[in-house]
Amino acid sequence: MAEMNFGGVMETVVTSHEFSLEKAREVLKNETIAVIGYGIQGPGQACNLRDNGFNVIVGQRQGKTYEKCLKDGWVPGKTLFSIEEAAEKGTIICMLLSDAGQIACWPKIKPYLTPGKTLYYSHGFAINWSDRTGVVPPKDIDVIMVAPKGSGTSLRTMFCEGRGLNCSYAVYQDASGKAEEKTIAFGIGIGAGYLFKTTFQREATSDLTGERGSLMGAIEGLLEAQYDVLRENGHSPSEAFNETVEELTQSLGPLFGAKGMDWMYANCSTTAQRGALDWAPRFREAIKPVMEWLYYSVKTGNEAQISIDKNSQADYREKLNAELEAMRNKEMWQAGVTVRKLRPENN
Ligand SMILES: NC(=O)c1ccc[n+]([C@@H]2O[C@H](COP(=O)([O-])OP(=O)(O)OC[C@H]3O[C@@H](n4cnc5c(N)ncnc54)[C@H](O)[C@@H]3O)[C@@H](O)[C@H]2O)c1
Ligand SMILES: CC(C)(O)[C@@H](O)C(=O)O
Ligand SMILES: [Mg+2]
Ligand SMILES: [Mg+2]
Repeated sequence: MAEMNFGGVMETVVTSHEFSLEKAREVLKNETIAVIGYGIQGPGQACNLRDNGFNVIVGQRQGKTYEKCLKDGWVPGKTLFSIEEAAEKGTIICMLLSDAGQIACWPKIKPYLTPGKTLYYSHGFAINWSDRTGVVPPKDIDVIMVAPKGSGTSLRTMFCEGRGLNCSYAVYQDASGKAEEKTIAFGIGIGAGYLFKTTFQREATSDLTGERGSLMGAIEGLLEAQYDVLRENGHSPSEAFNETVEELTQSLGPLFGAKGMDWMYANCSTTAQRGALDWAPRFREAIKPVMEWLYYSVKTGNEAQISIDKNSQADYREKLNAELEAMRNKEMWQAGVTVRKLRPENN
């Protein structure tokens, strides 16, 4: 554990300097890690753990995703099983089904959660909203979480590039007395950048806020609003897209990602700095009430319930895909397809 100063607030975090991969392997050497579900997080975590030398099996129902398991080198009967078989063989049962799928599959998994086993999550959802999900684990098992702060796709690509994705971690039940050590070992095993401590409640509420807010929902809304205003005022798609998205992802985003917001500002004109400094508080003021509304909707369980209701429907995937297709087909994002083609590295 390392004590670090985060903008004046001291926090305890874990990196592979304090907790090496060798130690993680030692802690989990007798465990069979059963990754249940092979959507987005499943492949990232399962492949990273396998490459790091852990004993991993996958549980996935038949269908398109099962084919992906085969392509990734999981072997039927050896390292690839049905959900029930994997839950039976595993000692750490990793619930990496979709959050709605976890509710549907809970009756299948629960009988295999025998004393001494560990139930692992990458989200606080199932446990924090147990009144809505019906997930109440037996008392004599460990219940732990490592929640990657990014897509499972990035977890894998960053691992392959020798980098790491930050993760939060939490222990909900410690029946073995060793749950925290196991959790940290798991986080190091999946290739965390650094690990920070949370609770299932705080992870669930911050995660749903972040993805509906600045990470996905708010950013999409902001970008589309600006693009629309530029187009309504006679600017071409090229100009509107470059001024809204391309410059952000290709030039300015990487600058503030690398050295902070003030560094990005310092590398723009004084004209830009003056105007952006004036407009930032106006945006903050306009957006803060929506953020407060969002946080309230998350905290009260409203957002979780919407997700449960919608994503438990038989055709949830088709419906989500139809909405993504509508997004893809908007002029703005189609303009992006052409802009990306024109990047010198792509043509
Ligand atoms: N997607 C991410 O990058 C990400 C990031 C951090 C945390 N998480 C969390 O990780 C967990 C897994 O998320 P995901 O996005 O990888 O899931 P996902 O939506 O990609 O689904 C994962 C798997 O669930 C299976 N599934 C869904 N419903 C099922 C059902 N009724 N019966 C059997 N299988 C079913 C699908 O076939 C798929 O293999 C969730 O708790 C999520 O909140 C995800
Ligand atoms: C990748 C995200 C948005 O951080 C995750 O929370 C998810 O639900 O996919
Ligand atoms: Mg999430
Ligand atoms: Mg998230």
